[in-house]
Amino acid sequence: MASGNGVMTDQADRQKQAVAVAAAALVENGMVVGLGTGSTAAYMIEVLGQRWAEGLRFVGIPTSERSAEQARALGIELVTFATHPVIDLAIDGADEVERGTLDLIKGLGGALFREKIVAAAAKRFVVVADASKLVDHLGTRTAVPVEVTPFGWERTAYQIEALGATTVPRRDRTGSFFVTDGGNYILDSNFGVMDDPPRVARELREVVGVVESGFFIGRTSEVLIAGADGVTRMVRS
Ligand SMILES: O=C(CO)[C@H](O)[C@H](O)COP(=O)(O)O
Repeated sequence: MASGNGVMTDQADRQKQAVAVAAAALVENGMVVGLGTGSTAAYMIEVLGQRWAEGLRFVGIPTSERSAEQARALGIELVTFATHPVIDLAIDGADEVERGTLDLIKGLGGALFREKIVAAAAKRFVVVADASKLVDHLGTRTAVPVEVTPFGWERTAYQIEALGATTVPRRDRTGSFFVTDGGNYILDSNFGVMDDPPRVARELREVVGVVESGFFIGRTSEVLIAGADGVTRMVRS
């Protein structure tokens, strides 16, 4: 018999799959598509692989080595910003989605820097998430992942703490520092529930040693949220 947690996981997985199908349906022939990272994005890439096998043709720009590997294995053609500096549609997951603004916290999967470059290059940025990610205020469920340079990371952590956070350097399964695709570290920075995330995002940007934060402020075009009643579309006003 499945445990309580197992049931929750199955339900969340079904929701992620439902929203992945809805998002993959937005991709049309000839598009340049940003391919997100994380378990929801992985389902979406899988569906795009099926559509590719059925004859859909587009090019992808991946947000991580992981997503690149998955897409390549499915035969999806990948390109870079060198030839395709503008993305038609980027689809990615999120760790928190703020109901009122559709601002996000991203980066629990460690790909926030590439994800942000891809989102910033996209004419349309669609976020896919299960209902558990919706919050009234950012900081409710998760700390903010902040990508920092390895040199001087302790000083950078000190500066982030001076902004009111507690920081924990992210580790991998072996206990070593987690290293991003860009060769940097991540400080999971807990600011608690925030009244003014844009201000915190701006303050983080000023800290020397910060490469990027997991705040995605004002970037979301729309969110597809999967809940018990199916997929709901929320559009930024
Ligand atoms: O930001 C991310 C990776 O850096 C992911 O999009 C985010 O962590 C959501 O992942 P999942 O779909 O597995 O819940």
